[in-house]
Amino acid sequence: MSNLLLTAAQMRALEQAAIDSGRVTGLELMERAGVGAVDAIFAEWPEMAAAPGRAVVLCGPGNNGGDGFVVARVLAGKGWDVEVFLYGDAERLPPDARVNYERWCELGKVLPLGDAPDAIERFPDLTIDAVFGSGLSRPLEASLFRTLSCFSQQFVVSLDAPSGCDLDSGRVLGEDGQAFHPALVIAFGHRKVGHACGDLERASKVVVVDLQLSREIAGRAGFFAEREIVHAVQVRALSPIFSKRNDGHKYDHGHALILTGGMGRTGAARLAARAALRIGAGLVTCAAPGAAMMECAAQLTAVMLRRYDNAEALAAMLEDDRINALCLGPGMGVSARVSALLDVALASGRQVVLDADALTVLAGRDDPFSLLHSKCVLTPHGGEFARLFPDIAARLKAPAMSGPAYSKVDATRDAAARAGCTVLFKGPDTVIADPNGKAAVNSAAYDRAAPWLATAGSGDVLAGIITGLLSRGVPPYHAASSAAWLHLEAAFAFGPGLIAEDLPEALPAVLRRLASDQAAFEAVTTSRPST
Ligand SMILES: NC(=O)C1=CN([C@@H]2O[C@H](COP(=O)(O)OP(=O)(O)OC[C@H]3O[C@@H](n4cnc5c(N)ncnc54)[C@H](OP(=O)(O)O)[C@@H]3O)[C@@H](O)[C@H]2O)[C@@H](O)CC1
Ligand SMILES: [K+]
Repeated sequence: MSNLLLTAAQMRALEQAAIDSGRVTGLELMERAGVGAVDAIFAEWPEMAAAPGRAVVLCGPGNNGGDGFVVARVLAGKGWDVEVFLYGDAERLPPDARVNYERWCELGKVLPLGDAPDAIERFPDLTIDAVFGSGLSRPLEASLFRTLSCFSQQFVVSLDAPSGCDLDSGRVLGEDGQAFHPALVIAFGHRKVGHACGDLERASKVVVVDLQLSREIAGRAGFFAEREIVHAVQVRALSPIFSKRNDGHKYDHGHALILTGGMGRTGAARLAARAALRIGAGLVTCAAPGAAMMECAAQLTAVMLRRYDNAEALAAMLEDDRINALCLGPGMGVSARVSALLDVALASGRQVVLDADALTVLAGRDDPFSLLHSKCVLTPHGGEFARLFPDIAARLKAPAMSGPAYSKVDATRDAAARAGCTVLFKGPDTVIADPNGKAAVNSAAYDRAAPWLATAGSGDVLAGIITGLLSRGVPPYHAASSAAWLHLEAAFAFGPGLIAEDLPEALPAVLRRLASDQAAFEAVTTSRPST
């Protein structure tokens, strides 16, 4: 499956290019969408394929409604008893939807959507939401939402979008955000950005129906500029950056320096250090204030330990140019001392991960971004993001009244451009962006939901993985996005009951699996006959 996440406009551009190629018509694409949707429903619930039942199809005034008419016809052809309702005026349907409306009218009736709640008394086995897809432009009318809410039963399927939800942002339009809550969303062509971020509790699963647009559009790979594209993060195979060369020396794999807080506050940095080591940094050193040295010494083995008491001591330590990545923030506290350390770290020009308290210190400055540079990575959660970028956060938080709505991807891109460095905005939908507009989402939703990852110290481990990858020479944006993916995979590898200490220890299993995927990939590509 492609890991592109498109906006509605990009999807329309792809569809239009396919149509302009002359190899497919809009009507054929609609047929592929409707037929593919029924296949996807039967794949999800095979018992429905075996025993036709009753279906209600709720159609809207645009092409999403057109897809609904196709689904109605295909289901009826398979022996289903189908009732169809339309929101709006059939005379004003766009041409392809109108054709499918008329095709359906040869098989059955179309009643006004306001009558749909009566159909519930006939106990439908399946409800199709084809009211709005990528063309949603404003909030749902209250009466429409009331009608749709009558259908909140188990087997509700939304075509392309849960109606009421904006596909560019995943946000529900309106003051009080009301949208459909389906069991299954069937995305047409590609996942959209809104399938991976925003209000992710809307649905329990998203599947993609391939509209086979690539068959129609030659050279589609370069269709969009890199900075316009959003990717779903996916580390597919063990890249050379995660494995170590046989002939390598430990310094070839970098030296990460993690600063700890004072006595009783060193755990967060130690977690980050352990993660940096597990992801393959050649050397990892925790630097601790004198009072915290004993505490750290009692806990650390493979991670080395050095003392620093102030910014001058850190500057002296950084005269060793083998130290190539720093992590500041976890457990450090918020103080003038930490602010001075931040200045030294940033002035050193090293790769720097700023997390937790370091972000709060930064946000307290008159000009938080003046010292940042392209080798920095900021890893804010929602609260830290709002302190650092209050206007951007306010825009994201304000109710979305029209589509396409401002998304978490837009917000993270704006933040990265302002900060001049990579920003990883945490959440169940973690977004990573660089100052040039590159963006990716690591979505912990649907089949990748890992609620047990929300545990104390989990963020410190993420900061450590990023620092470790930076020290290995992975560029900041890729380090941050790969780390987000690896962090979530480590949580899956361990499973429920996870505490933050388990995350670094779960990384080797993730790396082993990537290595075996790589071996399988190489076996396939080397055995494939050349054409
Ligand atoms: N293009 C293709 O080839 C293919 C497209 N496909 C399908 O098409 C879908 C996109 O179709 P679409 O662009 O017609 O948009 P859609 O979501 O049906 O609705 C637009 C209509 O709703 C109206 N409207 C909006 N918000 C409203 C509100 N709150 N309350 C009331 N009305 C509101 C809006 O009115 P307007 O904003 O113009 O006033 C307009 O009339 C896409 O998701 C996929 O399912 C597939 O078949 C594959 C091939
Ligand atoms: K829909």
